[in-house]
Amino acid sequence: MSESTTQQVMDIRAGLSHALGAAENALAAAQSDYETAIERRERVVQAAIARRQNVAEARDQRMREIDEQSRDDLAAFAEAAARAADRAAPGAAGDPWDDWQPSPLDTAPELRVGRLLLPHPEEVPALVPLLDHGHVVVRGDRAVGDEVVAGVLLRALGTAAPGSLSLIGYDPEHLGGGLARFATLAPAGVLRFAGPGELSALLDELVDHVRRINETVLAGEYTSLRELAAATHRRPEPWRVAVLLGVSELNRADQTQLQRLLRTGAAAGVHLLIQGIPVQAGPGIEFITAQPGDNARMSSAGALPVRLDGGPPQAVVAAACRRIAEAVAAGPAPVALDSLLPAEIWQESSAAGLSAPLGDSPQGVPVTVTLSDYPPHALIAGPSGTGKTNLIYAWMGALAARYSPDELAFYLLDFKEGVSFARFAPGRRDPSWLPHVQLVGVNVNTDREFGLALLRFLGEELRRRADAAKRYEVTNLAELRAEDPAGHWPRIVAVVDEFQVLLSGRDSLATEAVDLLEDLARRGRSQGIHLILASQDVSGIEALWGRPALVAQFSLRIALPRARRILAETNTAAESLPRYHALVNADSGATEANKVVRVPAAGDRDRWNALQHRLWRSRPEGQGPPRLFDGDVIPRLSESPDFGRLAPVEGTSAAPMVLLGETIDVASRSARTVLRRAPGRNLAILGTRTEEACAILATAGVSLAAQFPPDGARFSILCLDQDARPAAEALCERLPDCGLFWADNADWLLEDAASEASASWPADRPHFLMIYAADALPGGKAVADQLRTILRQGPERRIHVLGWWRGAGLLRDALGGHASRTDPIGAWVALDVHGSELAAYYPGAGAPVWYPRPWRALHFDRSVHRGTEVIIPYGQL
Ligand SMILES: Nc1ncnc2c1ncn2[C@@H]1O[C@H](COP(=O)(O)OP(=O)(O)OP(=O)(O)O)[C@@H](O)[C@H]1O
Repeated sequence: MSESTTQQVMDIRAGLSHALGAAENALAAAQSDYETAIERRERVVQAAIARRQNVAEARDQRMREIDEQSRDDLAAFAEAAARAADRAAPGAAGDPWDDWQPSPLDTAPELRVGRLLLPHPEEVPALVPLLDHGHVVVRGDRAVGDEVVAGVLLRALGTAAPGSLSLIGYDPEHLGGGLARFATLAPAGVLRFAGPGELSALLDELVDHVRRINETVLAGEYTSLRELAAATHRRPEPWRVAVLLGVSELNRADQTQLQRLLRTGAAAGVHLLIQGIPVQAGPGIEFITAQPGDNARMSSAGALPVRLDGGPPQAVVAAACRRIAEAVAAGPAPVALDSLLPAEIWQESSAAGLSAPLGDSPQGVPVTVTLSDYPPHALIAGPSGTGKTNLIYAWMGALAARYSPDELAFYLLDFKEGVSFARFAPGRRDPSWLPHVQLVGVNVNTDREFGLALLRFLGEELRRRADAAKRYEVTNLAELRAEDPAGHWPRIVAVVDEFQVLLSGRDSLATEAVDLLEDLARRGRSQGIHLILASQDVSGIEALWGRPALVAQFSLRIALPRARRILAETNTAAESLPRYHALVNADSGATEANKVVRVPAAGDRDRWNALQHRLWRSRPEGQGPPRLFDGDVIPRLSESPDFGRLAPVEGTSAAPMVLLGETIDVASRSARTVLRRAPGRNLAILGTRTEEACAILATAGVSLAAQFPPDGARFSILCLDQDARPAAEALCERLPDCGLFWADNADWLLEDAASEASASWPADRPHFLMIYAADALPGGKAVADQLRTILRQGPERRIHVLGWWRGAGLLRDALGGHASRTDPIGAWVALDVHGSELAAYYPGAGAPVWYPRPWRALHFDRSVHRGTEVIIPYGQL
């Protein structure tokens, strides 16, 4: 083979070998790729399987979570719904019947009718809103529906305050039988029935009522009574629930009226509870489809089934209705005094008058009462127990909170027994007082003189104001205050409860009182002096009726329930006033001016005290307590300001003053008699009452002693009555330089004193001869003559007799008998001695008017008095 062939073969071989090698390599690579691919596929398959498993697990997990979540959500929802339902229907709105009783609530709740059947065991009540929301229509099974109606009614009644809901039943099929279990409400006026033919009239009446509420109560200011109640915390009108049972078809007119009520009633507090009348769905109407078991439905629950509660047991209905009827018959719950108070105290000026609310009108609007130039004065009347005192308290509270003591001053007098005005003065338990009050007179029923004193005082004040007005050339208080801004010119309000006591009797006291009243009423109006006269008694008002000029000034009339003769004759509105209401009339009782007002309770001590303490803490600096005159309290000498001012005077010139008792006066004054060195300056106490005579002598002795240094005066006490002995001894103990004598040594004393009295010069110090039971003087004519000498001549020589004779005639005997002169007795105090017996000791024609009464005495001092004065002996010294 040629080299070239070989070469070629070798090349081919090499080529083949190379190709083979390459092919093998390719095969190996392909093989490897194949294996890799197989492996990858295997992995992918595995991964796919694993993934599918994971997804399935995740899905299962998620499904489980969703299941749990929805179970939790449902539970939470059911719980929340149950809680919300409990809140929406608390107490009597939702309580089960076996434990049910009325529990009035402040706002109208929803009412339970059954339970919602949720796929959850939580008990979720099914509620319907009625009062302040809408209407309820019950359809479906009649018997089950009857129980629903009864349940809704009872829950509505039990959650409303007694009297704030009234029911009207229309039940033509059963003639009220459907509502028979509520029948006990009828006598109290809570439930009334409309007869079978009266549906149209009933619907008309309700529509009319809605219109009236819209016009006069809501008056464009509120859109509903609910809104008004929320804003004012007052509900001026009761809810009216009309229960319309078992009617089939209505005529067109009725249908229209019904539609009106369904649309507009709820805002005006008129609600319908209907069973048996077809009603179209509309806003605010809840439909209950009554079915036994679990098949009932409610429109607000959608497709959710409802299990309705059974109706309330008869015993529960009866007990609740009885309680509500009793509460309604007992009258409305009192309104609190706070409702009359302003947000901030003492912001008003009284320059033009005094205005304050007295309570709310039936429409819930405050009724303001004004005292000013017109009307200037008020008459209040109401039989006992109708709330006259309470009304005065409420009025005073409303005024006192608005006007500061610089703007308003009260003078209060109560002629009734009791202490109704005492709360305004400091007492043992409560040291506060009403800062506006200047004077409180209580238990003055027998002390008419105190009323007269008040009128005299006010008369003086009237003169003072009139003089000031003249000086400033003004005509009324508003102008005076403008001209004299720095002056103190509060308006004065004088309240006299049971004022007729003051005017009763045909004596000079009554005459003077009426004259003063007339003057005050006529001229007080422009000088800011206002009178409020109150009486429970027709005769009280009649006492004024004879004085038309006087009555005409009292143009503000306030009548309490059943008050008579205070309004115009044809005005009988007070006859039908409910309890705790008053009729205010600022036009002398003319019917057109009637305003009915519901008066808050101001009698409650705690509430009153809260106000009084607030005002008291704010009182102007230096404002002292009012003068309290209590006719039942025996005054004490140690508390007498006049006694407190007595001090020893050196020297011989001052004339000593004898205090005798407290005068019945606006200021707390002591009655006094001055024992000057002049004829007749002796004092006689006349009457048989030992205790009072001793009390007066003790007051006299102690007050005299207070004016002398220890040896500045001589006291001799002669006691001729065993019963007076302890008092005489006690007095002697208290007097410096005191000699005590009895019947057996009376002659010594009198002989000695008579010779002193006959001396040519007055003694250098006074000698006070105090004789207890001077009519029992032993010793016959000689001693009697001595006493006469002392009485006649002693005072000029500074010997003064302060003697107690147990009768006016006995004193006359001591003076020398019937025809003797009485001028040695310059001053006297009469106890149980009739006025007629005192004529001899009383200058001028006639005798003083005096009807003795316990622990009161009549004082007369001819050197200073025009007339007598009644005094109250001091008890303890
Ligand atoms: N507006 C009221 N609200 C609540 N309770 C009242 C109201 N008015 C009066 N009362 C209560 O009625 C009772 C009688 O009232 P008050 O004493 O004011 O009558 P009165 O007419 O002054 O009777 P009297 O003349 O016999 O004293 C009191 O217990 C009082 O608390």
